[in-house]
Amino acid sequence: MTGIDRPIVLVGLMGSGKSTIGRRLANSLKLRFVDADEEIEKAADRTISEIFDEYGEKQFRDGERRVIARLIGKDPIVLATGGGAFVNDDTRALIKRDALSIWLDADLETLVERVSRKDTRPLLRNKSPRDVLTKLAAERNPLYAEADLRVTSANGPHMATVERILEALAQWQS
Ligand SMILES: Nc1ncnc2c1ncn2[C@@H]1O[C@H](COP(=O)(O)OP(=O)(O)OP(=O)(O)O)[C@@H](O)[C@H]1O
Ligand SMILES: O=C(O)C1=C[C@@H](O)[C@@H](O)[C@H](O)C1
Ligand SMILES: [Mg+2]
Repeated sequence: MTGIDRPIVLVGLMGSGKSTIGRRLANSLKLRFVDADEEIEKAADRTISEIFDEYGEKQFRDGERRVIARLIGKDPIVLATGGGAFVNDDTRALIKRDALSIWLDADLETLVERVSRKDTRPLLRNKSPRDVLTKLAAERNPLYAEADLRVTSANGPHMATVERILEALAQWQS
């Protein structure tokens, strides 16, 4: 596929697949892949958990906004955001203006199962992932719904989700 003239930005809840699907999507489109969470970790020389512990969530969100602003508006890339990025009004406005946004959506059971594989997410630490994700889905889904495209990130081969995204992109371009 050709003709993508702006960054493709993946948004959605923790575990929806922004990082893993994003990397494969970038490969398929021959675009550079960037993960905003990783960029924030590099810039701060700390893990996301350490940033939350040392500086708090508000500082993390400020850093996230700056990193995403720096990455958007350059070459077309595939950008995986952190789950909360599109919730920030400024970041969402920027993404909506300068990028093509895709909401990767998955049902609650799927998300709960996926996030249980790693315990690196500060918002889930010492909490019930099901309760946190239920609350976040209620708060955030109306905002994720403002993305240009919505694609279901169902379990199965990752490439099946990538294919669905490619189809959605082709339709959007036509
Ligand atoms: N569409 C999919 N099909 C199968 N497995 C998936 C799919 N999407 C994600 N996964 C798996 O779910 C887990 C979480 O995915 P990933 O880390 O990409 O989520 P994320 O949206 O980047 O989360 P976070 O917001 O916390 O960074 C990984 O183990 C990944 O392999
Ligand atoms: O959903 C969220 O608010 C978060 C998701 C992760 O990608 C990280 O950005 C961080 O753990 C916060
Ligand atoms: Mg991720």
